[in-house]
Amino acid sequence: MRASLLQVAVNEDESVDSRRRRVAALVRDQAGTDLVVLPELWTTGAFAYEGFGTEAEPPEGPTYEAMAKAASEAGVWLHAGSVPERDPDGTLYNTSLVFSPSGELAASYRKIHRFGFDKGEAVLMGAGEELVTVRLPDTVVGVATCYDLRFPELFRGLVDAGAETFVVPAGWPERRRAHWTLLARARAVENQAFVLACGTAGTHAGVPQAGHSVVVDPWGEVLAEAGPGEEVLTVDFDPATVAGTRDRFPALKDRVLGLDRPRR
Ligand SMILES: NC(=O)CCC(=O)C(=O)O
Repeated sequence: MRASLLQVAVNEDESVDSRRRRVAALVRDQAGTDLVVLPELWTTGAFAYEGFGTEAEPPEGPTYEAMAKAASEAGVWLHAGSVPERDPDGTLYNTSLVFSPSGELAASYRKIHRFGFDKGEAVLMGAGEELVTVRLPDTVVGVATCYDLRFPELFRGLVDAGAETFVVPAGWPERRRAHWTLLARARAVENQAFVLACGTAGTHAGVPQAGHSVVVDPWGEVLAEAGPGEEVLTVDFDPATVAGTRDRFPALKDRVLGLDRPRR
């Protein structure tokens, strides 16, 4: 299976419309890839909080339309990263969109763990409540977003829902890059799954982004890692190895704690 992580540069000198057109062209250039991934909040920037309200889109807004069209034209599965969504009652969400190669919306995920503590996303946006997986021809994808990466229980829930490959779009700052790579590897190892973590390049709201998109295999080995700038990180991997890994080293079956398991 071939995946391309589009590590898009998000800077304030480019308009949202211009970046949307540029990203759609990048997606179209990935024809022949099985899965294309974009970063978190790439239209506005994950730390450009003032853009959340002004650039928020209805469920089927301009980014939805542009990405659905690009996925269809390229004939690729597209995790289109996330956009600030304004739902009919006016609540904002950090919403990821996954499109099929025919341009149909296959899944959407509202980020559960909002980043910012007492400001930004944690204050301006509502929290998602549902775990989301989406079945691709070669794997079941579990969807998470950026700060979600710090919550292993979310990934265990996705494993229990059948996930074999985690796709994690992000706007992760350079100053915490060490955590980014460590957490991506940890989620891969503990869940014996692939992790496709797509970061952002550039600087927005004064926050330099880490870039360093990374693909990790179920043993925690980094298969590919981008640099700091805008880059397309393409990697071939075999999702079928997840089942074999879990059979050969059945640690997940040894779980005794958790909401749905009896305590010994
Ligand atoms: N956009 C985010 O969720 C940022 C997360 C982050 O900076 C961190 O967990 O550290």
